[in-house]
Amino acid sequence: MIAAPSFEGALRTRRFGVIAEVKRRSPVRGSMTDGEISPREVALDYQAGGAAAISVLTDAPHFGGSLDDLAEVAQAVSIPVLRKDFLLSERDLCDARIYGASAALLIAAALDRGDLERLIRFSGSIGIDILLEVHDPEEISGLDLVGLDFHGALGINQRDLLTFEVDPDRAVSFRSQLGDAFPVVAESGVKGPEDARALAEAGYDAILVGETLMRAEDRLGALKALCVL
Ligand SMILES: O=P(O)(O)OC[C@@H](O)[C@@H](O)c1c[nH]c2ccccc12
Repeated sequence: MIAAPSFEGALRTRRFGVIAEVKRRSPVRGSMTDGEISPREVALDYQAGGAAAISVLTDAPHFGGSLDDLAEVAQAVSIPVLRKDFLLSERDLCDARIYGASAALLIAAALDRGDLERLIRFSGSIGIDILLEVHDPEEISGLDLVGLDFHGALGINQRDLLTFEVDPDRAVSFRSQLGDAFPVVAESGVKGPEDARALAEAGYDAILVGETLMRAEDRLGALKALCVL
């Protein structure tokens, strides 16, 4: 298999990065675009616009994505690609790697502690980084990431995955609880440069942005405007 570019490395080498998301639709917000999109073309715009990495939703039922979307994007770009989905098993992580992802999402609240620890250890053995997502940092309190040989980043999702509500101040207020051992990513609800600047100032290494970029008429320009540092 071709070596994938490092997701954690890409976030560590920049002062502030944008992880731009290929998102066809979402359960509450519906379709992001009028017609069908070409994941490859969207991804090439993201790369040209200076994205640190690209996130691809592969969940079909809620987001209309697929592993084929992931492969198409991973083959088209040279920056790291994240598989964004509700991943629960070793098999899911292997598929991410096989289809070209450098990193895969694990949602702390969706896994019990034993499963989470096992999947983190497994990710190291197949050389895929993890974006470990929390809604509240409490969800990972006491988790020994260094002991698990964790590679990747910690993400705080400002959207509550049960109610779908976005709390736009959540990432800023929880920043200090995420520590400084790993890159930290603020996810969801970033609407423009002002939000990006507030998150950069709060000490985030990156933001993960879907809807704002997908709906922008000029995706490349919208992305450049978010690269605030
Ligand atoms: O479109 P937004 O508001 O910029 O959000 C992107 C991303 O954070 C969101 O798609 C997301 C964050 N965590 C998730 C977990 C599953 C599915 C989707 C997500």
